Amino acid sequence: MMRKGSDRMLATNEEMQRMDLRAVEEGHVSMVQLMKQAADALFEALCRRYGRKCRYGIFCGSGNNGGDGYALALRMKAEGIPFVICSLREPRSACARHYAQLLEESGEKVLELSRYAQAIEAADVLVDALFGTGLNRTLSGDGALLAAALNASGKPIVAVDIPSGLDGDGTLRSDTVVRASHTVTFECVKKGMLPYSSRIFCGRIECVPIGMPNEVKECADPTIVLDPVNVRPLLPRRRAQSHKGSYGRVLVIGGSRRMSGAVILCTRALLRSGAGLVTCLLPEDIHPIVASQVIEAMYRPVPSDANGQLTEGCLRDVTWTDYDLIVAGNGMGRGEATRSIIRQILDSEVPCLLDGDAIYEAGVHDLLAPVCKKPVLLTPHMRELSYLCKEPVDLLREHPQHSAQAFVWAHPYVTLVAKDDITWICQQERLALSIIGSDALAKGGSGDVLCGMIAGLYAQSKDAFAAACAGVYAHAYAAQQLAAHEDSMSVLASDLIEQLPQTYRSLRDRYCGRPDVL
Ligand SMILES: NC(=O)C1=CN([C@@H]2O[C@H](COP(=O)(O)OP(=O)(O)OC[C@H]3O[C@@H](n4cnc5c(N)ncnc54)[C@H](O)[C@@H]3O)[C@@H](O)[C@H]2O)[C@@H](O)CC1
Ligand SMILES: [K+]
Repeated sequence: MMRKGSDRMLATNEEMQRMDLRAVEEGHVSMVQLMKQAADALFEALCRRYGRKCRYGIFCGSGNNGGDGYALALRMKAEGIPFVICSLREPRSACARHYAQLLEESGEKVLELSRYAQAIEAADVLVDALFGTGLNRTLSGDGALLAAALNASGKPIVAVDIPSGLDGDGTLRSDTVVRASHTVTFECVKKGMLPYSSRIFCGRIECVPIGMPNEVKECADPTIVLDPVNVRPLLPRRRAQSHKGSYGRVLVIGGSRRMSGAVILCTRALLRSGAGLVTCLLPEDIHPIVASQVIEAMYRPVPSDANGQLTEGCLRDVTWTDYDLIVAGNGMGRGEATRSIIRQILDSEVPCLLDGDAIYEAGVHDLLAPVCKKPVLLTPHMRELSYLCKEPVDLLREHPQHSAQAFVWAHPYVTLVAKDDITWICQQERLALSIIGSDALAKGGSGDVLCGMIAGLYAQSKDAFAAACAGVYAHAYAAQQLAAHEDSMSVLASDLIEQLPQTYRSLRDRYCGRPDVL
């Protein structure tokens, strides 16, 4: 199956080159114009992230990646943004020569390689436009020397299209690779960036459209790369003629004396994500704490064991048909009672979402049968995925999508969300990827918020894949919105929940062809 059209996609070097060629040959756009569009998109991304006041150091190779650097310098000059530019060697490609010449005609001096140290010293942010998808051998000589000098500077590095030394297909691996803090990649995410051992060189990956005509966009990889445009239709619609029963009745089963916050975060995110009616079944000793924090939910406090955890018999009085979705695992604690509770939930006919300790028990004790009549959503991080797939975390992290896909083929009723700095959403025939994770999310509690968000969206749409994709994307989008205004280190899981009204609003209504933060 080929992916075509307007979505962001995963592409190989060859596919990118073919798109370029077709765009030009079929008369949609000239190569010079496409490079200008790429440089403009890069310019916008840099201004969003680093502003217009810092001094940029642009380092250009001889091919079209270098050409992007010269075209960027021209735009910066026109906008009055300070920069210094240095070339690895004379531009060789026609487009790179074109923009290098325009820059020279504008009176700008391009520093020769021998003055690279001066250029690095003079800049606040370094732009790596040395090699892109045309890299066809490992970095050596001057290229490797300059890459190492950029790395040694300790300054933020923005890689243009792909960090120099990485290969878009993931087959070549240079000894020296530019270690970027941020990679602005054009039109499609390059497949070679995704394995963990590669993306540590990319930093934050941002994929920007550069106006490649849809007619020529074609990739073999079926993965949907989530973006504001394809996520928007996945958000549930609210109807004028509706009531709380129209948007799903959800039962949250979780919490323990040690972890009362998890169930608070999950339940608040659930309500903020549109669920109509939410009931929490939780140990009675944490009931007052949780109820004081979430006044909109209903409660079923039940006796707990000596550790303040739920007991095996806690579901005795539950009438399953009262609910459209069961959410379980947040702050529940592990052990035999949890295992029995998860078994009972899986045996019921109600769709369920398992998170945290529920995934641990389901994975380690093989509670998920090959066949099941209802949808089950699982939201494991890499360690939890290793309990499900029985593979070591290090191995999984490199290509989690392969193991996640094998798991859903063996469990066709499962929608699996494999969480890391990039997150894969898998169903048997569908695969989506979110590349917009944020380090603001690397904090206890953010997974409980995600779980609540996906549950809230599912309660309304009853579409597990749509809910998982929209939830994952909106969660990271909220983090990015927060991190755009404050230090990402300080973002709390509960801040994400407060951000959700604005996040859903910008994803649903305000997006008019240009994202506000990405
Ligand atoms: N849609 C697209 O794909 C677009 C691509 N553009 C840019 O064009 C780039 C690809 O440009 P090119 O194909 O010219 O390739 P590059 O600019 O990546 O480099 C190619 C040049 O470097 C040489 N080279 C390759 N590996 C080397 C090594 N290890 N040591 C020394 N020299 C080496 C090649 O012989 C060639 O001369 C993309 O990454 C992107 O930045 C944009 O300008 C426009 C749109
Ligand atoms: K580069």
